[in-house]
Amino acid sequence: MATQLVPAATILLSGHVGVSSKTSLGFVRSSLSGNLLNFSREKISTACGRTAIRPIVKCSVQVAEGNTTSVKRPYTTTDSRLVLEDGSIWRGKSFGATGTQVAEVVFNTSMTGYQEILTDPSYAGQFVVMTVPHIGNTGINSGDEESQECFLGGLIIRTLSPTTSNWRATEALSDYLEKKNVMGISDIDTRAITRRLRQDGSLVGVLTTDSSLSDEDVLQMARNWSIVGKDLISGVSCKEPYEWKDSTGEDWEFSKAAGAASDTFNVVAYDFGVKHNILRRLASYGCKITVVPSTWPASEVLKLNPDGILFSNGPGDPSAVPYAVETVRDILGQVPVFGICMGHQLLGQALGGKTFKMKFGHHGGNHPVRHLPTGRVEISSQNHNYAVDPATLPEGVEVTHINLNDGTCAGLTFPAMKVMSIQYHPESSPGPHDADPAFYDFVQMMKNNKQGQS
Ligand SMILES: NC(=O)CC[C@H](N)C(=O)O
Repeated sequence: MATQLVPAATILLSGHVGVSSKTSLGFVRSSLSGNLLNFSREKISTACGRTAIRPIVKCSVQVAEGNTTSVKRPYTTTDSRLVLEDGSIWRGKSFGATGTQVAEVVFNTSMTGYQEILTDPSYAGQFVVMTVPHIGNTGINSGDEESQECFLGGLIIRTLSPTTSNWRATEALSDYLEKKNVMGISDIDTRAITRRLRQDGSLVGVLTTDSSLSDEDVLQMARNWSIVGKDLISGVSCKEPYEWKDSTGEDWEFSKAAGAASDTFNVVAYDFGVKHNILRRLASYGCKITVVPSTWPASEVLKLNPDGILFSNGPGDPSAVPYAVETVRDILGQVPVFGICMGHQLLGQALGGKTFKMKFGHHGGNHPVRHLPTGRVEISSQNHNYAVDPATLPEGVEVTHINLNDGTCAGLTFPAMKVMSIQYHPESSPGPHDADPAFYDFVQMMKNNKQGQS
């Protein structure tokens, strides 16, 4: 091992700690400890003349004996490209997997929860631009996964945290993405991309680390691809039915679930790309859950004599999966049903309505939704690019919720058919848990239905 001098300014930038009067000049001598980065604190003068305490980063780099540098020559500051279908090219640094990937680019405004986003199967076919500029600092832990895989196309971020600092973390984000074969690109002007997407709408892009591909080749690849009309559900759904038992932990005990759990309800959950916390919340509300693949026939599901059926969230264009709409239609009216996100869009179609593609969709953790019957406003987590057009719904179907940012339909009910659905995510906890009572409402619908039958 040898000691290496590392420019302090570089360390400070990558450590996301601002400018320190002491260490912005000169070099920091790294130790031989083998730890990548160590923090300490010091007094600094801020731009406005005040004094503040900021952490500073000291860097220790392992360098093998006789090998003075591990940096590849010629030096490059970028080794990955994102090419959008509008012809713009964004150069940055690769992390996670390498290769070439095409997907639709969407932006997510959540301040936290990158791991839940990475493992939400509804992002299949999409690159997620995180608008929060610093990603990776809390690492990865096994408790926050929303599914076992990362189905999204890739992750586009401003800055990748060089350190992982969380007591639950077992792994660094870049190692995890490499293992999951998901590409990431950092050092991208995510604000500029977000503004472009807000103005022009979602765009298809290609992410590549392959320097043998010309910009023109990559651009053509982006222009030849579309997410519209593709069945992405079949790529993420389970292959065989299974029982789900796990429930949420004590951090969710504030909710009505504890009281509702006195009865047991048999629920069949259609897996269109189901997020695990949906299943955990249902289990906490006293449901015994059987998860079935997206293609499981309605007749087989009804043979299980369920008290209720869940139609889960899922990726892609809801109008591209007529087989799933058919299944939902075969079930309508027979048992209480609850649709979440893709499930809501499938229910809307099964009831006779149509879905449409939104300009750039809703992806974030603070979308206000109004429950029209009560006027109650929920702060919700959302992830969708399509919506149900209420004007196309038949009489009897009521819009129960609207998104207050743009007035789009965020929930439906059709009491005669025992249907309820919401376009957003009651299982998420982006801070508030305002939408959790939706599970309670589903349980009440099953309870009332059971009592009506007896
Ligand atoms: N989260 C979801 O279920 C998303 C539904 C659908 N893929 C959409 O983008 O609208």
